[in-house]
Amino acid sequence: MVELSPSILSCNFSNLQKDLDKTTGTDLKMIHIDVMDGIFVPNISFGFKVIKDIRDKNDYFFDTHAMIVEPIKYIEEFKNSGVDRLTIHYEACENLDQTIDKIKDNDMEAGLTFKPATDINLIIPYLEKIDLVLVMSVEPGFGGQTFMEDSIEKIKILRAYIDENNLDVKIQVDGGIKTTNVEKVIDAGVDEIVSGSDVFGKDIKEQINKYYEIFKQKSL
Ligand SMILES: O=C(CO)[C@H](O)[C@H](O)COP(=O)(O)O
Ligand SMILES: [Fe+2]
Repeated sequence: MVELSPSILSCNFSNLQKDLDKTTGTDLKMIHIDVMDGIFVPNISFGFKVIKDIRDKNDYFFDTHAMIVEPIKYIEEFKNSGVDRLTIHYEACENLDQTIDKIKDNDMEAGLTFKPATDINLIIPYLEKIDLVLVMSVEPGFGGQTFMEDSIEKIKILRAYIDENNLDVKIQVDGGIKTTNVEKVIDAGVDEIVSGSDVFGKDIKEQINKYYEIFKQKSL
């Protein structure tokens, strides 16, 4: 079944744990943690201290999306903060193979993502060595943007390649997903859905339950 990874970027940071507490009693298994450095993307979110502090209070799988230049420099810190999977940007790494290897050496799952304008054919060769490929369906940097329709085709290409080659790689989509458009990305073949403003910007528990209702219907 498809899983939801709600982005805490849309939480109220003055009440972060209060927002996370509202997810209890749902089917949720992971949360999406967007780290931005103000250089790779034109926005700054939060860093290791925040991740560490919520790690102490939440058992969720920490699905972390690093929108930072040269994440290789910070891999140990992500690990020490309690990150379970580190997804890095193709465009942000001078040596991508080395960066992926270092994530795995630090006992985290490795995810790879790419900006909407990046040619998907540049990503395909790395599918053999990663655990997750993330299709960005908005320009990275901000929550609350509109879903880019051409992401559907990218998901379909990745789904076909992964299935044809029997690869053990999950497909995630991030940006502009709502309960009203989630079905089409599921139909295209995603395994995980990131949603920020449509979860933490609304009635949190109700929205998570709505997503899981849709996922269950789709898996019948
Ligand atoms: O990576 C991101 C932005 O760069 C966020 O994960 C994403 O935008 C989620 O927010 P929303 O669902 O509101 O689009
Ligand atoms: Fe993200």
